[in-house]
Amino acid sequence: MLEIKNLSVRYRGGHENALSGINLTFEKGEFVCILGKSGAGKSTFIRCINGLQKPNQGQVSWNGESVSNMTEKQLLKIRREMGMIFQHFNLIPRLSVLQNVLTGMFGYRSTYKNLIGWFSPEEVNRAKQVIEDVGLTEQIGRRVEHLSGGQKQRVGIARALLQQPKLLLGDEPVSSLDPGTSNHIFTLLQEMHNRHQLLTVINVHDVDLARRFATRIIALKDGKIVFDGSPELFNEIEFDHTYHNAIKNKQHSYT
Ligand SMILES: Nc1ncnc2c1ncn2[C@@H]1O[C@H](COP(=O)(O)OP(=O)(O)OP(=O)(O)O)[C@@H](O)[C@H]1O
Repeated sequence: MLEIKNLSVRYRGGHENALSGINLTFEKGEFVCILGKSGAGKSTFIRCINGLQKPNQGQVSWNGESVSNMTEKQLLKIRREMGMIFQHFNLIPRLSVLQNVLTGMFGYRSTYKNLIGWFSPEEVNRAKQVIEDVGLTEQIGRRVEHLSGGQKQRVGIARALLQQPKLLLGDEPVSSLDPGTSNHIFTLLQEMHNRHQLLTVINVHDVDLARRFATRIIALKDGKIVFDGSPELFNEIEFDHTYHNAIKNKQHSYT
């Protein structure tokens, strides 16, 4: 359903490619964690999937449609199917939990309705349901600026779920959170992933989280794939190869 063919990105002024010749196919039901050192290309990869970044070469296809060649209008439509959660939550601090979650409906509504902030009772009820799903019913009327980091990320997840996405993307969604809270957020993501039968693709720095929750790990190094496989196979040798230069003469056939 998500196909990436020969994807390469070089930023203007960059001397190296941020991504080089990436070929991957993802299916519904996969919970994919992307690993790699800082600067390996993880964010660029996620941004290419939802069309925020145009590749220099190659393309991303979502259910047979080429995201990389879409106009802004087409992208707005296809992004309804792609929920996104962010490292710094991207919430509106002075608005309540409910109001922030309702912004997840914006891609489905007219600009006018969004401007006046009117939501139908059905939309509000659906928002209340996803807020309950992420365990925030008691906080529903609170301004998000008064919530903890973990609670804010739950709001981010609820907002993404309100879109009824088929693909859930995460760009370092737990990097600002402590280990215990990160674990809770990943448990929630896994629950939502299973309940809604999603394809989930998340960048993460914490290798242990990836090993515990992912059904598939992809490791990037210098914009290239250096590992693609099940978490059990991501052993110390793969770890060293991804994060250090300790392993020499290792043959890889992923690129
Ligand atoms: N807007 C930009 N303009 C120029 N170069 C960029 C831009 N964004 C990223 N890069 C470069 O592209 C490469 C990949 O960056 P990217 O942010 O995708 O890596 P990352 O693995 O997500 O890193 P991190 O874990 O630190 O977020 C890096 O060398 C980075 O400096």
